[in-house]
Amino acid sequence: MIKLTCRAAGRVLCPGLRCFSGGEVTEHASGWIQSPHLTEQASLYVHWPYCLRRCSYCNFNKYIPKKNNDHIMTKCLQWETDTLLQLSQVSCITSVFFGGGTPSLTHPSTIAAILETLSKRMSLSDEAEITLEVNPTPAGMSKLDDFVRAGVNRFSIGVQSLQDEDLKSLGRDHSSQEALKTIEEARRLCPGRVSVDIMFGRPKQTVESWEKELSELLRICDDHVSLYQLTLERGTQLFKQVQCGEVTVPAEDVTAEMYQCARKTLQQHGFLQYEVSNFARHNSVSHHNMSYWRGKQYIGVGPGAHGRFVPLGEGGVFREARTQTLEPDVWIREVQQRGHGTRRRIQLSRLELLQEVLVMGMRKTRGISHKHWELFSPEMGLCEIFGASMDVQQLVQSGQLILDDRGLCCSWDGLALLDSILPTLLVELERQILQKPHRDHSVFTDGQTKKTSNPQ
Ligand SMILES: C[S@@+](CC[C@H](N)C(=O)[O-])C[C@H]1O[C@@H](n2cnc3c(N)ncnc32)[C@H](O)[C@@H]1O
Ligand SMILES: C[S@@+](CC[C@H](N)C(=O)[O-])C[C@H]1O[C@@H](n2cnc3c(N)ncnc32)[C@H](O)[C@@H]1O
Ligand code: SF4
Repeated sequence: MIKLTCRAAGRVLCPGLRCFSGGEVTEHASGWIQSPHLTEQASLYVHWPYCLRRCSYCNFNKYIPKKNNDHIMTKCLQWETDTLLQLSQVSCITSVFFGGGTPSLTHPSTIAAILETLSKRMSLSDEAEITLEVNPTPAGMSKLDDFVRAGVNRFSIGVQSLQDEDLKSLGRDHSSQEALKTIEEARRLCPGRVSVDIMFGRPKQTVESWEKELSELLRICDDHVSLYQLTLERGTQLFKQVQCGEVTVPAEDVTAEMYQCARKTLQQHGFLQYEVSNFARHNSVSHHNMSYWRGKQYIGVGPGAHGRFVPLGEGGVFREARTQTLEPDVWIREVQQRGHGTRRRIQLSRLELLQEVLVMGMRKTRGISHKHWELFSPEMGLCEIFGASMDVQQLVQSGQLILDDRGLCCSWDGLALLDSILPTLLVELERQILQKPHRDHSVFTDGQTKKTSNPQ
């Protein structure tokens, strides 16, 4: 069963990450047929696992390299890309995202090589969004034009804060001035396609200082902003500092105010909020992240990457949740031995898939349209599932939820409370789906719906 670990205003991460990682998806599956038109396209995520140092708050899958592994890592990323693309039923990749870790540490030829592997195997349209995450250090900035030559057409810059003191205490290796320069250079190279990540709820931050910082950011940013509420992650240095009282973070009501004030300020500057943490103007939404929130297929390559796609063979109808081996050296060995480092494959049952579509879709301000839901659940519409529930009705009456002829979505106030709304929706979804078994259940035998523990 899904465990809700994402905070609404928080690190709404890219999908798959927190919400559905590890044992949080049940390891049983029941018969479910995937419509062919949902299987032919996918986005591609490529994970570069290395960083120069550890930021105090970060528990992403990243490692400080003991030696230079760039050459072998590049070869293995190419190899795994090729293997997983072949294993899928995909014929077209719609977007690529190079994340990490710090993918801007790579040589631009690594990016070019992976994109070339991809284009040899299948089509990648000229308009496909190709994002690279960039740490705004002078070294990162100096390579931006080479990254563009390698095929990148969107940059996501990890600014995190514009306060030098905060950057230092968070363990970042850049200054606010360097961040501003990197944004300027990225905008020159990819006008309209530069995003910035900034975190709020940081130690010592006040609503007033956050407002000032946001105005400064708005003066220099491009058309996309991701706002993440700082999450205290177990095992990080920041977590320990807060536990022992060495550092304090703002109280929950203060971070809630920061979130609301940022939403209003961004709106006043022409940004449309399109997801809990994401804001865009001039239609510059992130296509890659949108594909996650729309429950589309994605292929995850590299140590610790996640994917969701229907593999070829074995009936070829079940979407799988795949996780690649976390540790880079082990992952490299596995790729060298068998062409990929998939550590876990779990076939998603119909209920599990609908849970993902619900949780991801409700993060969007527009929520889930009837038409979209129908793609995944042709037999049971949103009204049939949620319309008669007293608990859902209560959320509608209190103004947090909207269920109308367009579909299901959160109101402005409801979006900030998404984490408390989702459990009600998930309980109702489970009740309804289990009450009305899918007619395709009978088509499959147990053998076709089992969890696969031996990755291939
Ligand atoms: C995993 S980082 C990778 C990008 C790049 N290495 C960087 O640091 O900018 C992606 C984003 O996750 C967000 N993030 C990482 N740890 C977080 C935390 N503990 N709470 C909230 N957001 C976090 C940051 O905003 C960061 O830009
Ligand atoms: C926090 S999001 C930031 C996106 C950014 N705000 C943007 O709009 O482009 C990116 C991070 O999520 C993680 N991520 C995204 N997709 C992933 C996947 N399929 N598997 C593993 N990690 C993923 C990576 O750590 C990546 O650095
Ligand atoms: S926040 Fe980014 S740079 Fe810092 S340790 Fe995490 S992945 Fe590396």
